[in-house]
Amino acid sequence: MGILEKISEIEREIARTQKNKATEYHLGLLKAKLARYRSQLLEGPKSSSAKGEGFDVMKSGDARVALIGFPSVGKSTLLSTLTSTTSECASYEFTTLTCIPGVIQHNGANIQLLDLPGIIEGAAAGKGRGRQVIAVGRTADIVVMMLDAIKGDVQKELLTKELEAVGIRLNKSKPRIYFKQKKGGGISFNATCTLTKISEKMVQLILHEYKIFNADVVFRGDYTTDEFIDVVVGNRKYMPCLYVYNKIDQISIEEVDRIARQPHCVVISCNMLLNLDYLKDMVWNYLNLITVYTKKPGQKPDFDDGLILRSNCTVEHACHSIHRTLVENFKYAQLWGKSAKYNGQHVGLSHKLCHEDVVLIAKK
Ligand SMILES: Nc1nc2c(ncn2[C@@H]2O[C@H](COP(=O)(O)OP(=O)(O)OP(=O)(O)O)[C@@H](O)[C@H]2O)c(=O)[nH]1
Ligand SMILES: [K+]
Ligand SMILES: [Mg+2]
Repeated sequence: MGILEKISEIEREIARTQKNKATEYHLGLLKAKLARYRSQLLEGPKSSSAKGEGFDVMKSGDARVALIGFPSVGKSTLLSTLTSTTSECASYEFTTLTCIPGVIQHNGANIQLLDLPGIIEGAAAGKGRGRQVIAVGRTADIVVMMLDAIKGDVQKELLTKELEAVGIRLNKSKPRIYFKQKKGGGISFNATCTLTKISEKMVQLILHEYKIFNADVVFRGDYTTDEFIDVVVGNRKYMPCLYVYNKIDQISIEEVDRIARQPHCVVISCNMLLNLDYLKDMVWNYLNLITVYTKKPGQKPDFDDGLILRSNCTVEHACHSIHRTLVENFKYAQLWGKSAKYNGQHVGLSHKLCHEDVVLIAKK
């Protein structure tokens, strides 16, 4: 039996197994098996399908956004609208067959937007160009999952499942579970809080399924079996995702309102140019970007050409992005803006910067 068949057999068994106390361990074990086969499938021989022609696009700019969605939801229309690149748009499915990069200019940043072929159910298992699309998706800083507003929420659920199947976790953070394999000593298990979703026995069962008999495990939160499996398997990719519902010109205002209230959702219409500025702002926020302006002594800040940095970055990061040797000659920095206690505050390299701060770097 091939891995794909094994996977679908386990999926069927999970689907028909009732969820209750008696089946808890059986289900946990099935999930661990499923995760193991899936990672085997992904690690399998990197055939021609893993990397496709036209999918190796150079990273450029300050950040990268991947457009992922079913065929004909309007991905290419969005790229052609937000950037100066034209990607063919048409009413038939699979118009786009490769990866088409464009650049969104926003708040002084160059954000690379990748238009990709539509993906379909079964993409994770190799249907269509799914594997290539997902491989490119992994290289992005955020995913924009484009959805057809006319089709309701089904597309979102199906696509999330496809991405989950290849280890991509959307809008989730890495579970705070310490896990370290050892040479001997058995399995030591601890938790810093009460666990309601998993037991020590389940943890052991899962580890045995992975042939791990010696390890330290510490739960620092009330996590589920699936989350523990993620930690054991490793190589999960945790990515921010914006769900963008396009074609709202085709649905009622009540439906638009309902969708817009859901978390991480943005409603747009490419054809009617509705809400596209808000979309760009949301992309900027999800990318965690900030602009920091520089200033020379006795001069006005340079508001035309800001530094594009990540939130939580320090003065040291800012120095690096100005010049690679600047840190060696750094004496102190002077600050204006939100992160300064008072205007013109003197700070060191470890000071954390905020969006729209102005910084003057004094050299030795
Ligand atoms: N009503 C409406 N139609 C739209 C909108 N945006 C795009 N479309 C139409 O949707 C169809 C598909 O658009 P594309 O941009 O080719 O979609 P795609 O997601 O790139 O499709 P594939 O490359 O085939 O996966 C075209 O006929 C567009 O004109 C919109 O905001 N409203
Ligand atoms: K299309
Ligand atoms: Mg397209």
